[in-house]
Amino acid sequence: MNRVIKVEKDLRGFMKVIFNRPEKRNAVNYQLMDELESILAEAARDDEVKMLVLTGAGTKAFCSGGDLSEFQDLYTEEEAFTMLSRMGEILYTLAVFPKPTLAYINGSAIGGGCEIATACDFRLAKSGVKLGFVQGTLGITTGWGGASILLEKIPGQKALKLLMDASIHKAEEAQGFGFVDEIVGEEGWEGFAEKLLRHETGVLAAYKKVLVNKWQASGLKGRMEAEIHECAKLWASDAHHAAVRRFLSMKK
Ligand SMILES: CC[C@H](C(=O)O)C(=O)SCCNC(=O)CCNC(=O)[C@H](O)C(C)(C)COP(=O)(O)OP(=O)(O)OC[C@H]1O[C@@H](n2cnc3c(N)ncnc32)[C@H](O)[C@@H]1OP(=O)(O)O
Repeated sequence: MNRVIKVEKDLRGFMKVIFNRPEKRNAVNYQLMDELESILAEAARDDEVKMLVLTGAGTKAFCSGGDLSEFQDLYTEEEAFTMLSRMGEILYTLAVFPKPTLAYINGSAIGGGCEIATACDFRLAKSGVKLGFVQGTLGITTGWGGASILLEKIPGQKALKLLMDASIHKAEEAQGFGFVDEIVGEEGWEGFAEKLLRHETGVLAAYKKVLVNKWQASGLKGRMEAEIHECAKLWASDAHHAAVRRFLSMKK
């Protein structure tokens, strides 16, 4: 089976993790979850990797969130929770990854795609790309724990606005919310990365540990699990199933 994530190790110390389903705007399916989980485990153990850079294949999308065609068959709260909690575990692993992580948002980051970007330590975006926690338009909420992480990273008022209005913003606007750290060109993220990569892994890892310790003390994982349960309840609603049907019928 073809892999859906490409991995590129660079001698400068970063590992690029490239979601490689451009024909589906790099949507997350079960295979991508499995591959991302094992990549994170291997990269954490690899002393040659000082930083992860997550990005999308192609020029159109970083990640368009959950694969609506693959997940449309999930109907009940229990069925939804099984998938949502699986990706929620992986999102937490990404958030607490023991070395710096950077999302280079090369294209649209929609729904769970924004949750994945949120779980990274830094978010650099190409000018004009579209970002949006659109889950509300589908009758659900963030399903992988991304709202709990977002509330750790930007002011609560800004986070609630992004989540509750569920609209799509350009990268420049998202920067105003504090969600995007820098607007960069094609490889502009490398300059940002190189400022960190010049330091020892031990320094970078020690600072990340300070942040992870804070999240462990404040029960971030438990808050993500509660968030996922809320999404699973909404997943079973008629409003959600109708919204997914509308999306999939538009594409026929
Ligand atoms: C599972 C829950 C999860 C969470 O919140 O935790 C979620 O993420 S819910 C899902 C949220 N995501 C969406 O609603 C995004 C839906 N997609 C779009 O809005 C657009 O496709 C966009 C903005 C990402 C890109 O628009 P663009 O015009 O560039 O492309 P197309 O819309 O023409 O799409 C091309 C092609 O990709 C397929 N596609 C795109 N997104 C998804 C997706 N999330 N799941 C499955 N398939 C997706 C789309 O159907 C087209 O396929 P084609 O066969 O060519 O018709």
